[in-house]
Amino acid sequence: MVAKLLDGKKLAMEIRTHLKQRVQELKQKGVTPKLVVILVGNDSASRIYVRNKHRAAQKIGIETKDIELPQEITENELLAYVKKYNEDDSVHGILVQLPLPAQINAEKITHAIAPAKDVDGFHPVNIGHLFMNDPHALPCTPHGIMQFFKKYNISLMGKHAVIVGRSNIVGRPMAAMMLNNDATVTITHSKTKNLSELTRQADILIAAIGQAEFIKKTDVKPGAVVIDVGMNRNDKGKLVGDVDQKEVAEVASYLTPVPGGVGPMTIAMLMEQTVKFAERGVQNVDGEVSNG
Ligand SMILES: Nc1nc(=O)c2c([nH]1)NC[C@@H]1CN(c3ccc(C(=O)N[C@@H](CCC(=O)O)C(=O)O)cc3)C=[N+]21
Repeated sequence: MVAKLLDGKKLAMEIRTHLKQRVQELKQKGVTPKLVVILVGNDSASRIYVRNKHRAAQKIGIETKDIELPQEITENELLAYVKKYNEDDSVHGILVQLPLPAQINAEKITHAIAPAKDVDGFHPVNIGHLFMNDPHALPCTPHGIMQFFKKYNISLMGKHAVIVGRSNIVGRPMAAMMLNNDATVTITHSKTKNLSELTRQADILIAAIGQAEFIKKTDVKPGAVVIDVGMNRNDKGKLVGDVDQKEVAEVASYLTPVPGGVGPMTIAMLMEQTVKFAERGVQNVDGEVSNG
């Protein structure tokens, strides 16, 4: 079998085209969706994400404001920025780029963002709603992965989904979303025994480990759908995933490439959520009942 590649770049572009329409409708009602991105320090990889986000937003008509803060900033100073944009009614979404410098408690910052403006879906209130199958805001990377299943008619019902990685950003919310869509979900992690035995049972395998080319051909059931969430730089500075793409393409039915797979979808979902939050604001102004 040769895997069909799930093209995230193309799907993200399709989604952006739809979003452009929704933004135009909002603008006719006098509302421009606005996203504030806060970046602390000089991490060069982080800067690339910020630039990509900015570019995507511009194409759709979303207004973005980038706040660049020094590496040495204190927790209270950063909290003051979050508070300022929580209270600014022209701002619909706030994103604080992770990771943060060691002197700042990232959890404290995440908790300070108003849940209604939490475009990352990282706030415990939003995570709680997601786990109770009543999502208000969805973490962008797993939400982007769900779009592949929808687009390619990959049903999750009764399927065994195995997730490698238990981070708050990917593994855990991914598990909740797949469970909400009737999959049988196994979460594995660094302490899991006989990992390969479990991954080989997966109808759908999510690799979110953070180690270059960790998942090999022998870890994958023939015909499985394999999602590669990895973003690792190899010795040559090239971007590689958590899946040995060359090998695994020989056994999987579907595979997301790196780059051009999950990454662009993450950004598309960030844009989608910003627009959704802006639309909620308009509903409230109109006095309609908001169910979203
Ligand atoms: N609060 C917060 N929210 C995040 O969503 C968040 C974060 N912090 N910190 C860092 C990670 C990482 N992340 C990426 C998003 C898109 C690409 C992306 O677009 N990648 C492209 C191009 C990559 C390249 O070539 O450099 C691709 O995979 O094709 C990558 C990485 C969001 N993150």
